[in-house]
Amino acid sequence: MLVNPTRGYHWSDAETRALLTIWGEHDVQTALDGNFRNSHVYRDVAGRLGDMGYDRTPDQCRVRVKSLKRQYFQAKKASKKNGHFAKIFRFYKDMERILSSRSSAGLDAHDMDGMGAEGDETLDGTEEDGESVDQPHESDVDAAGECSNMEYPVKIEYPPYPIPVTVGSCSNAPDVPAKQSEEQTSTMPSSSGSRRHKKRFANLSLEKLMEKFLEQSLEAEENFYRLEEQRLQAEDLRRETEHTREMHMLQMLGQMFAGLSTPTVTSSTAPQSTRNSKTAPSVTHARPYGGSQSLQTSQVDYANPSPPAAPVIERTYSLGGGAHRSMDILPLVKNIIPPLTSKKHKGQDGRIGVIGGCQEYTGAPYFAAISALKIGADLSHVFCTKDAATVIKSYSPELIVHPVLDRPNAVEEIEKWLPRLHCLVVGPGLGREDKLLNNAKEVIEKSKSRGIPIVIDADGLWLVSKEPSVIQGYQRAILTPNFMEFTRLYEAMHHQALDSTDLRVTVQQLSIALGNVTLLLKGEEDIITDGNQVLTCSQEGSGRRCGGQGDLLSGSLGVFSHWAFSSSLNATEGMNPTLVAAFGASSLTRQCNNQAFHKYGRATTTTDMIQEICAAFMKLFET
Ligand SMILES: NC(=O)C1=CN([C@@H]2O[C@H](COP(=O)(O)OP(=O)(O)OC[C@H]3O[C@@H](n4cnc5c(N)ncnc54)[C@H](O)[C@@H]3O)[C@@H](O)[C@H]2O)[C@@H](O)CC1
Ligand SMILES: Nc1ncnc2c1ncn2[C@@H]1O[C@H](COP(=O)(O)OP(=O)(O)OP(=O)(O)O)[C@@H](O)[C@H]1O
Repeated sequence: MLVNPTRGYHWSDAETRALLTIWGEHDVQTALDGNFRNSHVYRDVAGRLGDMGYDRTPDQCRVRVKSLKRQYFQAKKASKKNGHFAKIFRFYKDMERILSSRSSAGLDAHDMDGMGAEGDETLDGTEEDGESVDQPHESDVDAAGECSNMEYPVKIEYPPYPIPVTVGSCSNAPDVPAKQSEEQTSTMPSSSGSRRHKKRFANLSLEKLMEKFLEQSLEAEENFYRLEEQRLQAEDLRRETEHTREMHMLQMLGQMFAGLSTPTVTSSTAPQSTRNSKTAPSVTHARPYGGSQSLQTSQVDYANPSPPAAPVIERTYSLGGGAHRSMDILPLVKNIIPPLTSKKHKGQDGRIGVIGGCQEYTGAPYFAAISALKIGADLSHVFCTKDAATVIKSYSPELIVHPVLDRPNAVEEIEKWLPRLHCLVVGPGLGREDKLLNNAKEVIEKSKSRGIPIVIDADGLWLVSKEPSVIQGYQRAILTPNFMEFTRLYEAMHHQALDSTDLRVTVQQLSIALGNVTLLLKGEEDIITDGNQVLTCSQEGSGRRCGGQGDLLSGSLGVFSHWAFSSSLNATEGMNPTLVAAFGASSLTRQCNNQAFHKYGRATTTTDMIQEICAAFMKLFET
């Protein structure tokens, strides 16, 4: 169940306990120890928290753990003085258990020694150097006062002078009247002054003091998390801006190269201009690349398809033929493939959901979901109708099958799983019943609001051709039409018959009309575009076209998409992750087809191709 659908700065006790349970696990502690960079570990922690229904970013987890460690050490230090402070930090025992077993395991003996190895956050806040047990400085213990969440009023040895309180910072202290506090902030108390203040404190009841102290502690902690949240948001914005800037640079570079070589679009636009004189093509206008594209789609005249507004930066990659520029992009696909290490837990390399499977079609969702697993996803879910579920389960015990798609509360049922999914594949074997299409549509909307990458295939494309707005402008979507599906989509968007003279151009036009959604048109050569760049994949396949090959493609694309979106900009060398993912899935599917055909010839089926996934994957990406 989704306990915390919004990411607020406030952590509930239950959420904090869940975090501590995960963070305290041996594999997490081992992974944190000795790792200079730990962002991947906190990604994992956030993922596991997601599995428990709590939606938190890795950064939020890291900051929370850091704060808990600080509070723990403050409480521990104070308890040495009066023996009671352990009681005022609610999570003391949990922390004590984790940190003591950590030090007894010798994981961080050096950290326990002192502050020298303290793992402070770096300036950009995204990484923390090798995790340490953050023991606070002496002064922190007294002044920072982060021992929040006091449960019991206990006797506290206050310093002989009031501690200044700064609202909005992380520091806390027993409450004193504001004016008095101001006075004291500037000067250290003289001995006579301290006597006077002692007397004043003596007049206040201990409970009252404790109450005030608690209130201020909580307020300061909330302020701290509010500020931290703002910092993280600013950081996200900075990264996005940086990404857009890099994309613009690439676009400019592309234009420079296009100016040097013959633009591929020019030749293809000629027949179009004779067909429709109103839309005489021009390939000279620059078009910015990136997130703002979706805003521009409202200006697109779908009835009169305009030519691509930017010159096509075409990169043709073919392993089979003589062109070896494929070597340019295969490394990018290799870059996004996560390494298999013993530090990982189940789920990290991909939790994929397939929406599809009805009475008629049980094979398609099975092919998609099992392909996702065999490519390297850890968990593969199928959300199908009740009568399809038993059949699909009987094909494979490895799939997690939910018989919910035709329930009245189908959307609610599927939405519960969305926080745990890395990518959604919508359409294989979905059928065209209105009720099911409507449910799929609502699930797409929910997934979009969560930023989940979505692959749309088969009947999912039927839905898009009826209601393009369902996916328009969502640039984490990839549509994988075959020729028929492409024609339907094109005609729905442009309200005129498809001219297939130059498919590269028409695919690009459709992508632009859809708000730069990435398209992968399957065929003799697969054409992949996000409206800005066009890739073609002509990896050698075979002449065998049995049903289900497209499902292998969409299932594997689900996994590649997750990997591509979780990779750094460096890994994809600034290329749109959807393009890298689509190229990976396309080459793999064709390679499977080729290998299976060598063994079975005309008798090749999709099941034979799925058997080839392991060898094809190794051949393409692991050599
Ligand atoms: N074993 C299974 O359960 C399978 C189920 N499938 C499902 O079947 C449903 C309908 O899929 P369809 O693909 O039949 O969709 P459509 O009902 O839209 O049919 C498309 C038609 O176009 C034809 N076609 C394909 N490429 C063409 C080309 N280049 N030129 C001319 N004609 C072309 C095909 O022969 C097919 O008859 C989907 O839900 C799909 O997922 C398919 O995935 C195949 C396997
Ligand atoms: N003429 C061709 N030559 C080589 N490979 C092809 C050819 N046509 C399609 N393919 C490859 O076959 C795979 C599936 O494409 P296909 O057109 O069969 O999809 P589909 O019709 O949607 O499949 P499905 O039967 O699953 O619905 C793609 O990877 C594509 O690259």
